[in-house]
Amino acid sequence: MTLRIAEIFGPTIQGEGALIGEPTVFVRAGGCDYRCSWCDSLHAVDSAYRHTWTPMSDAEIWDEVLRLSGGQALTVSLSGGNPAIQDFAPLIARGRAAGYRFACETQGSVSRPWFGDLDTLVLSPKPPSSGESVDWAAFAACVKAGQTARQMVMKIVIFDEADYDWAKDAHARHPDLPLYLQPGNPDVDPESPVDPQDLADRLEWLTERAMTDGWFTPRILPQLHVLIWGNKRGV
Ligand SMILES: C[S@@+](CC[C@H](N)C(=O)[O-])C[C@H]1O[C@@H](n2cnc3c(N)ncnc32)[C@H](O)[C@@H]1O
Ligand SMILES: Nc1nc2[nH]cc(C(=O)O)c2c(=O)[nH]1
Ligand code: SF4
Ligand SMILES: [Mg+2]
Repeated sequence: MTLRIAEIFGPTIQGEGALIGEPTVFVRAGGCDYRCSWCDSLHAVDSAYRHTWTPMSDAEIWDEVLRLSGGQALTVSLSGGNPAIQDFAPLIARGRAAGYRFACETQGSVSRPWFGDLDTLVLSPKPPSSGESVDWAAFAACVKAGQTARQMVMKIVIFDEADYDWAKDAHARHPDLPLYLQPGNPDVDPESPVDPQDLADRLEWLTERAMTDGWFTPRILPQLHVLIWGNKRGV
């Protein structure tokens, strides 16, 4: 059995959400059941890039994680694309037996039994600006599957007022999930630089929006890796 892998990179720091700053090796799976208008990882989503994805066995992925981490147990983040459309159970079992921790980023459209074996499950339902719409029954199945994960959180990207209002509704549906908000990056072309002032302005807007609203539940964070490296891949 092989998995479609777009890239494996690191160690770097986790740039987003609950594990921000954590030394991490990323395993980015190829293929996604969504097409978010602002996706920053199209090279792992669009089938035009399919020829760049490598079929890899669990053992081959694991060897690469070992090589990149120098054999030091750290956190492996499964991202994509949507990693949940493939079976990562054997890789997680292998890595955990060696003392590594596993996180997974997924939109919550497809649930997997292995969600329960993770250290951190990040569910990132998509707001209106994405152009996608959430199947809340499928999302609830993901929450159920993740019940035995050590930690499970919700992370929502916010571009505008409609996304902000939507995030409140999403939180009300799953109030027990710790909530993280991050401003959207509108500029995702890997060839073009990001505008740091624009990103700062978006973070300021989101922070002030929540504070003046008296909504003190979410943690609000930038994409740290974008501030450091812009849209560069493999960091
Ligand atoms: C590329 S996705 C891959 C995992 C999964 N498909 C998902 O969306 O959760 C990883 C994270 O990046 C976020 N993301 C994608 N494009 C973004 C953008 N333009 N600005 C801010 N966050 C973005 C997603 O919302 C998700 O939380
Ligand atoms: N440093 C770093 N942090 C990240 N957090 C989430 C990422 C992702 O694309 O899933 C990501 C990424 O690609 N790089
Ligand atoms: S669900 Fe994630 S990987 Fe898929 S298109 Fe949306 S942001 Fe990109
Ligand atoms: Mg990313």
